[in-house]
Amino acid sequence: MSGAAAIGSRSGRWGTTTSSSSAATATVQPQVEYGRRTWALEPPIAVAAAADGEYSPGLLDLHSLDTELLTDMPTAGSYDTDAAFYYDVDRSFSDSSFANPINVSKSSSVAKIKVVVRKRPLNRKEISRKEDDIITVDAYASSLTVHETKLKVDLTEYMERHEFVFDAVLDDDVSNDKVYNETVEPIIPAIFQRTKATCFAYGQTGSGKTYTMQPLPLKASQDILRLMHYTYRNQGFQLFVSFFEIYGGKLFDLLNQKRKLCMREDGKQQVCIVGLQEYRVSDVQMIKELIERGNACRSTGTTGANEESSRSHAILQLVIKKVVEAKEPFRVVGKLSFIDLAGSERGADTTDNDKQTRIEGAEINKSLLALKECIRALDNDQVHIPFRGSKLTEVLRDSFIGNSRTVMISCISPNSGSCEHTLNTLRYADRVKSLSKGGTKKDVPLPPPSSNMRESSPGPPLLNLDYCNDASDELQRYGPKKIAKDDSLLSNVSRVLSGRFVAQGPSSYLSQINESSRSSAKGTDLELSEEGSEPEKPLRKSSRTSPNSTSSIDGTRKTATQKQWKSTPEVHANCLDANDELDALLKEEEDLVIAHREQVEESISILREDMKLLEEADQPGNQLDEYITKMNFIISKKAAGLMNLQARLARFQQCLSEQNVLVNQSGS
Ligand SMILES: Nc1ncnc2c1ncn2[C@@H]1O[C@H](COP(=O)(O)OP(=O)(O)OP(=O)(O)O)[C@@H](O)[C@H]1O
Repeated sequence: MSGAAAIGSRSGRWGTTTSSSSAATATVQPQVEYGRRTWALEPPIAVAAAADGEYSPGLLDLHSLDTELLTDMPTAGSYDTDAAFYYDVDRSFSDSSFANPINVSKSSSVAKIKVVVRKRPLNRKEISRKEDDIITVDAYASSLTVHETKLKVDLTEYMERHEFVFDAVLDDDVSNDKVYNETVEPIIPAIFQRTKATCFAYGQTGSGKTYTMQPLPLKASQDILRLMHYTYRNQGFQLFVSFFEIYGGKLFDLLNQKRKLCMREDGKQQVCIVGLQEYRVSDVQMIKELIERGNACRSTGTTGANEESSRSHAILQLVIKKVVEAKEPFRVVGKLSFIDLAGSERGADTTDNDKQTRIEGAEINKSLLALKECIRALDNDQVHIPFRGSKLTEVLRDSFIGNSRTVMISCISPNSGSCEHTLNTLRYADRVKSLSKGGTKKDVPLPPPSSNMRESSPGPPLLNLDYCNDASDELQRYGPKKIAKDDSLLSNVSRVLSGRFVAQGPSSYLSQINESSRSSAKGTDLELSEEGSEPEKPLRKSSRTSPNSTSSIDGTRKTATQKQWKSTPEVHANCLDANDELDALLKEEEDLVIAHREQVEESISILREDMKLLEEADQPGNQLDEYITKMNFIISKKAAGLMNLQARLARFQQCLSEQNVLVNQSGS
């Protein structure tokens, strides 16, 4: 949904406008009170549930999450061969789509991570603006090409082509049913086999995330209920639904008046969302109503609704549980989470002058980065999954451990005006895919272009870890210790300015500055070598700058943040508290602005010195060597000030690149 259209006016991310099948299940049924509202109950024939009309023990019940204790797995072999006969006579399962039973065995061959790209058609606005469709899809090859128009310095246009290959690429005429078949349907049977699956849509605002995600939960629950009814009949499975959002790092229950939730870990490090309400559901109509209710709640009380929506992640979970032994609570068998990620470009929008907006942007980017890190770890079968990188991944923790499946649907807009965002989205997806074993990364040069077509060059991936290394190098060059060094250089300079210049003569002033530079350089080198991140240099053996020379209050803080920002993204994601990171980022930004202001003031005062020196130079009898020395001194001071500022800027950019998945790439 683009622009400022109110969320309330649409059916929401998890809309209910899908198939006639939902409507077909809406029959006149007995009613029972669910909390504050009434739910229609399905005829008892639908599922084995006898106790509809209650809240589940929910996530407050730690045992309800304990999948490890659940050893008795259902067997797909119990498929009811008479099911086909029942379909048409069963009111709850009268949808014609039910006539195609799910292939249960197919699910075992489903890849752990599947990356699918969906292109939407040009919309009316784009057509009226005569925008080109710059994306060509080769569905058979599961590839697509982005034709990017660029300008040479002489303003002539040329085309750069970027080709990507994914697990599937869906063209703009592909239906939502096909999207479901390609993405979620294959993993449904696995949910009955202790699998935690996650499906999320990623892409810029207006690229079709809502349109794509809308039908999926309903279709999935329809298939789950069908499997419960036929394939796993009488095995005691129950389906539960919960729906919450993560906004600004906090959790809100969308099925309970947006009540604030908190996340806890139990003794087994299972994540529990305390207070989250889960509803036991037995027909698609109930799910539909719950989804509508959640969406309505999500839009309530928001201003600039679309922005709000874009800045929150909504998570709808379908959980299959069963009672293993009588009088025992339900235990989770499998889970399917649908995540509507906040619009990707919002995260990069850190130039907004509103601080809160920037915090949200940082949070979004952090979660996207953390999500990618978890997917990577997951696909590499790593023992340690860095789920603590963000609230989003923490919440999804149990989807990242054990038997899991992830489906990422990257939504892209076809118009030329969205080219940059589209490339960002594709690179993010490409990165996720290429991280997986046997990935199909292929943002590669195409054959030599004809006429004015230029061969594409692979741009930096959105989550280019090499970039982080570059940034780290940058930090080493202009890092905090160097700043501290420059501070000491400045203080030397000011000492010189405050009297010694006259008393000691030009050559000693110069040597002071040079000495100051040398000792500072040694200090920088030593500091870097201590952290093991810089190759050994001859200067390392030199005497170290006194700690006092860099131990200002500011310097201490900078040393701490240096460690923080120099962490690799994974370590960063693992070890640092989210709020601390944001605080540090904001503090870093404030420091940068202060330093910038000071630098401007300093420049003005240096300019005065420059002018005074020029005046002196015009005086008769002026000493040339004195003039040269003073001029050298002034230039050194200017350089020191600029280096100081540049170092701060480099560090801040490093912070941003770690917090922002896209910001540094989008400009490339
Ligand atoms: N594949 C498609 N076919 C036809 N129309 C589409 C398709 N994808 C998206 N649209 C239309 O494009 C518009 C924007 O889509 P949508 O609202 O799903 O974007 P979004 O990515 O969810 O945006 P936001 O992040 O702002 O919510 C809608 O009017 C939607 O109906």
